[in-house]
Amino acid sequence: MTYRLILLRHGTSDWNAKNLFTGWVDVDLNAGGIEEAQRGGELLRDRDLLPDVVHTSVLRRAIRTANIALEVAGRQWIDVRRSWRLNERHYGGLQGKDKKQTLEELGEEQFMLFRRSYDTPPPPIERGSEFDQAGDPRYAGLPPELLPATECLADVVERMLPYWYDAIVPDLRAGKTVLVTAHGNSLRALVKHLDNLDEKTIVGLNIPTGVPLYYELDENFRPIVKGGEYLDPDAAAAAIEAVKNQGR
Ligand SMILES: O=C(O)[C@H](O)COP(=O)(O)O
Repeated sequence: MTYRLILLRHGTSDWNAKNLFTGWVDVDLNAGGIEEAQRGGELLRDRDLLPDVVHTSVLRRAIRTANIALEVAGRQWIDVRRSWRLNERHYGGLQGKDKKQTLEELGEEQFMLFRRSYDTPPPPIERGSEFDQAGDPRYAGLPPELLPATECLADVVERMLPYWYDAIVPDLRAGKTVLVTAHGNSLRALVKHLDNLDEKTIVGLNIPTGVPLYYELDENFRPIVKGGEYLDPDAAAAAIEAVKNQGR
């Protein structure tokens, strides 16, 4: 028995286009992101990888990407589950800041430490400041100690994995084709787990916007092909370069 899992990072957002750190700020897709989501749906349809259930974060760029892709694939009727545990990494005090300007201010080493190191979080966001999520009704049910003020990737792995085991794996085990529509860093956390990547290797891994990544998993929910398969490898390579070059 093997299992079918598809990971899809949301299409480009307004703030990706403006080169701003986004994190938990609830920014919408831009026109390019809508097109990416449509293309993502076409790829699923054309490869006959039709999801039975979709898991998304609670952020609109992921929700809309899932809705658009599923509509194109004719699967808008499937079961939906959402969790804050699939949200983008909380970018702390960098949320809302310009990536290029931040690179200039901090220098390459510190900028990349905050952006890609496994265990160095950016400084925490000030509670009540413009891009803080305290008071956002979608997190009202969260115990306050779980609402992050900043996160490094290790923190994302820690808060994402319970959702993987408790919500996604049971759907896979039931034989469903599962679509997870989430974010650059929450998907990096999941890929780190799936491919069993060490803390150094994950630093160099970027997830492209809008290109479905298909994993066939074995009986232990581990990839049969490490790294999975991008359904459009050329588009994935181009989008990975674009992510790498943010801030430059
Ligand atoms: O939150 C953000 O700014 C992006 O979604 C991910 O950004 P990164 O590639 O700079 O980590």
